[in-house]
Amino acid sequence: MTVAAMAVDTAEARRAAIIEATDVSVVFNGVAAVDRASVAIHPGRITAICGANGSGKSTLLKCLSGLEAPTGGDIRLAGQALGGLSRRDIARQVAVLGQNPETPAGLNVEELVEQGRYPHRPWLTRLRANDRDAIERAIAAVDLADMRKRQLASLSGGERQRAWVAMALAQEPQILFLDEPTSFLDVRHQAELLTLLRRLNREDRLTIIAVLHDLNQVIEFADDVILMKKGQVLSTGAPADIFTPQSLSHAFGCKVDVVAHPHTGRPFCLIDWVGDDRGRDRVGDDR
Ligand SMILES: Nc1ncnc2c1ncn2[C@@H]1O[C@H](COP(=O)(O)OP(=O)(O)OP(=O)(O)O)[C@@H](O)[C@H]1O
Repeated sequence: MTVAAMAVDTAEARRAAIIEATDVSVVFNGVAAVDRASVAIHPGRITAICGANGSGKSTLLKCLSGLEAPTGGDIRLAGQALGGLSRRDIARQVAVLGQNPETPAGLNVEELVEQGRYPHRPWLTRLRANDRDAIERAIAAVDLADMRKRQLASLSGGERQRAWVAMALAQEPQILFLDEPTSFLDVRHQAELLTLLRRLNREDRLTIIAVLHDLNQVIEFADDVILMKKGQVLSTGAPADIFTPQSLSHAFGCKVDVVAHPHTGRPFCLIDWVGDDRGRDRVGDDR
């Protein structure tokens, strides 16, 4: 590709981005948790943020969603400087489901989901018809209608996670951020949650950005990946392009193989157990 063509592509990519971060840094006590990260989030796509513990994923997610002000760099939401927008303006476009949200005492499912309407309602006013519609759609989307009067504290981890997702959906965001949404869920509930999120993405064009640890989930779930190490963005692109044995071994500091999945043909990551060769012996062993 010529230099001129690359410049056009970059300009087009920037125009298309719903969030564009340029040279974003966050420094805590003199150490960069995020180090000059530049990423573009495209509307209607699912982006996964991956990397080792402490690589800066949550901090980058907080910056992109407006929860954390970066110490340097520029972030634009639909072309507007994120730092110049009020919290309410941001919340009309962006919902965030953080890591292990604290369960508010004494609320039932419906009352939690109602909280999602706050950016759209004047302070201390009653719910209007459009609020009620949004709440009903959100509860139905996560299939919690039967549990709407249940206290949050009485729900299982998976049910409670769905209630949080419903609260985020009641916000009617264009962009949904999730930080490790599948942690604490069993495999079935992980699959159900990711299937729900993908349906919302495909049917409603909800833009999703999620921190995920499971590389094979990322391959199945995400359109794009941001791979991080020590606060820096190592690479961005489609999982099949970004996830190579070299890039993953470098990012995580352990040996990662990428093979073709026997059923889907898509890439499948195999992690070598550190200091243990049983994993390798079993690969391809069909005794
Ligand atoms: N408020 C803070 N004050 C000081 N240091 C912080 C703060 N928040 C994060 N850090 C540090 O910044 C680095 C990146 O943290 P971050 O939580 O973004 O990583 P992560 O990739 O999400 O990690 P994990 O996978 O363990 O959740 C870590 O070294 C962390 O200790």
